[in-house]
Amino acid sequence: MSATGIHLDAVGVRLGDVDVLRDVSLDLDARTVAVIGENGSGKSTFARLIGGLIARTSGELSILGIDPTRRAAELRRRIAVVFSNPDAQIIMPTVAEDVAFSLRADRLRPAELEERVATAMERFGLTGLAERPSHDLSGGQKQLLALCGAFVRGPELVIADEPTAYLDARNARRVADHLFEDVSHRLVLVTHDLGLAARCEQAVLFAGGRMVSVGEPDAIIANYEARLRC
Ligand SMILES: Nc1ncnc2c1ncn2[C@@H]1O[C@H](COP(=O)(O)OP(=O)(O)OP(=O)(O)O)[C@@H](O)[C@H]1O
Repeated sequence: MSATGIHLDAVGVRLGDVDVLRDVSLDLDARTVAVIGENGSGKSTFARLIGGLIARTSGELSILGIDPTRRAAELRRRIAVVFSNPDAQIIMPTVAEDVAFSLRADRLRPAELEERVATAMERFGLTGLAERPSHDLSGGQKQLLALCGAFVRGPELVIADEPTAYLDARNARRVADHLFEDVSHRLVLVTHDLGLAARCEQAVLFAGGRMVSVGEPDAIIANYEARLRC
């Protein structure tokens, strides 16, 4: 298995008494990958699985050459996972403190920490909100804060589950451009926005907890749209 991509071999995930993912075999080696499918098809579960947040029940799995169940701490250092519910990811009382919290493991000098935080906040349009209580932000502002906290660490792989769900058109464009134009990271993007999916280099379609097709986004999107018409 390659040490750079995402590889699954006959992976299953059972949560409670439900087989949420079944027999998923996949090789995702493109820099940007879209994950699409109907509500309840297993996309978020797949995102949580490759983000090391839930364990597989069966099969083999490798993310950037790492088995998440064996080297979870290393995986957490190298990847960032961003969800559509930003509340779960906001921890510190103010915006600036929350962004800085993401860098706690790096033990930076105060001046460097301040600069990294300021640069990241500027990139996500949060500069004017630095001292605001994080939990008083709007849904969209919280989403930007969660993204900022994810990116400030410089992850090798970003797993983003509907990252533009709460954003207005301008911020959605800003975030999408950031996800696609910053080539320093790989991206796995779970999305119902087929326009965003089309911007990826590879796409994977889930249905009923199974991976049904993987390949060029245009072909995978056409397959999905044909299924939706049935
Ligand atoms: N903890 C759990 N226990 C039992 N079933 C679960 C659990 N988490 C998810 N499921 C079920 O697994 C299925 C897939 O859920 P998942 O959230 O992965 O879908 P999704 O494709 O991301 O959906 P959506 O587009 O609506 O966000 C759903 O039927 C869901 O009810």
